[in-house]
Amino acid sequence: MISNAFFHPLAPIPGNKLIASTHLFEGLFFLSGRVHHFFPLAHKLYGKVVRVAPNIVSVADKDMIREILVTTDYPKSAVYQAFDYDGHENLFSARNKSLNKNRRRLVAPAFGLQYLQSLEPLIHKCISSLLQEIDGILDGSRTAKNKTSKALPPGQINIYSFMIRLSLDIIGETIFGQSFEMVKDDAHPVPQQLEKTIKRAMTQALIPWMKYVDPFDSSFLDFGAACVKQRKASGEEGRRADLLQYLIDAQAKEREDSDGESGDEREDMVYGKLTDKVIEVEACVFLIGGADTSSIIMTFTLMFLVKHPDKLSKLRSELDFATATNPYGSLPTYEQIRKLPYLTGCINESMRLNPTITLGIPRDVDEDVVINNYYFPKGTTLFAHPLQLHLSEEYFPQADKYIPERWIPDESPFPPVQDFTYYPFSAGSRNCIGKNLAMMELRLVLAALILTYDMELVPNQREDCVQYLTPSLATGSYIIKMKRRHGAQSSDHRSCVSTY
Ligand code: HEM
Repeated sequence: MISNAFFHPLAPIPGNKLIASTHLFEGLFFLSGRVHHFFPLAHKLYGKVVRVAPNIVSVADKDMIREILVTTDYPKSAVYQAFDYDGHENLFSARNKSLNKNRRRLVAPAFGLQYLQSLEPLIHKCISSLLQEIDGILDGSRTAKNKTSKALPPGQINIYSFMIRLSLDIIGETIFGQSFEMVKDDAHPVPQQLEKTIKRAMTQALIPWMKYVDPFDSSFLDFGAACVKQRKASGEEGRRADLLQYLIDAQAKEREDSDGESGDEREDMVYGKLTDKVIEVEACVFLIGGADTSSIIMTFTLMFLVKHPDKLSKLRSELDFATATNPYGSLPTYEQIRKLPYLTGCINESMRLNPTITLGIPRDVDEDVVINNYYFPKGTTLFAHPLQLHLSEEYFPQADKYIPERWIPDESPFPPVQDFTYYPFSAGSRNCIGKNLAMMELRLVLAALILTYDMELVPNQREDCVQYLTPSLATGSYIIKMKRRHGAQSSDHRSCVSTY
């Protein structure tokens, strides 16, 4: 410990010598689920570059973050190994840059705006089901399914529980071609397996020998495998416009062009071939990447809006205007709301104040380097910490305030937001591949809820988060008072503009 604290090549970097001399504190902070409190405190005390463990440095400097994530684009840290499935690197976990590049090249078109359009009816279907459930609870014809929701007074809805269940259903529909029916029943086993898988991976990322205590459990992957098998077996009749179909079609094309697999699984993976295993694993990775992230951002945005009724009412006016010609009771189409500036501003501002990346984004230094006069030997892990930029007065005046107008040049009281100060979806070659799908989901869900219900704050609720991979509300609950808007018809009569 003394050697780590005083004689290590990273010893000159500011930080608490005791904390920096061992992995113990970092491990404890992570396992407590409260590590997101530790990093801001460390930066407040020691500045923009802080050593937090023997070989780990947290970086909150704008130019250095750009260098780490975008310019040099350092490889993902070895901690991502914990997210390999069954020994397979995947889109999210790959440290091997060429594997990731090949894999992204194959799946990227599935996240392009054109293909995403075909997913809109599937998202609408899930939203309709959500509105039906909320209506049912509000009019007393349905009982709340989640246990924290059951004891609520009339007119109050646990919106966090609904957002978690809705985003699982949306991922189920858009990736696997089947909703988990979590909004309706809250009973499917896969979401629980998913939670277990993420917790196991996070523990093993910190304590690698835990893999011997809590070995790989394939139940989560078995679901993906069954979906692929079932879809292939159902042939032309089973075709659906979803991401699984996209991957299966891409595989068929690859095989047709006689550019298919060699038969050697490892070799096929390195060259980015779409084997069945790859399809199964990547579909499950999308579930990990897309469920908890979208649900917490939707919840945070609604939380900000009910706390700022003036902003909520401004957003509603924008949405009412954009959808004024819709048939009575129909859901907004993506085309109608995609470019609405205030809706985008409300979401951006929510992800600025409460992004999912509060743990930092870890990258490994693969050769000795000097960045901004700091020397980092090969093997250093740099945690890029964009949250510190998001909350900095230097880049975001009145940084602690929810001001969606700052994202609209004509309305902003501040200078334009600078490039490389805002990273809700990370940046560089490993940015979020699901960004377009996420933004589509966020816009469609928030617009539907705001157009359909009056919402009001229920004061004095706990809002603290625990964070393993992504943040979640510690109580599993956020309650909002909701009432059907005057004139908005019941969802039983609701029809979608697009058909499904
Ligand atoms: C609001 C919702 C979302 C947010 C805030 C978000 C944020 C992020 C961030 C910050 C990263 C970088 C993580 C890192 O480097 O450790 C990332 C990566 C990733 N995201 Fe998302 N994400 C969202 C939704 C989605 C969706 C809907 C999907 C897929 C269906 C998805 C799939 C992925 C994948 C596969 C990666 C890894 C990409 C790579 O390393 O090449 N995400 N996301």
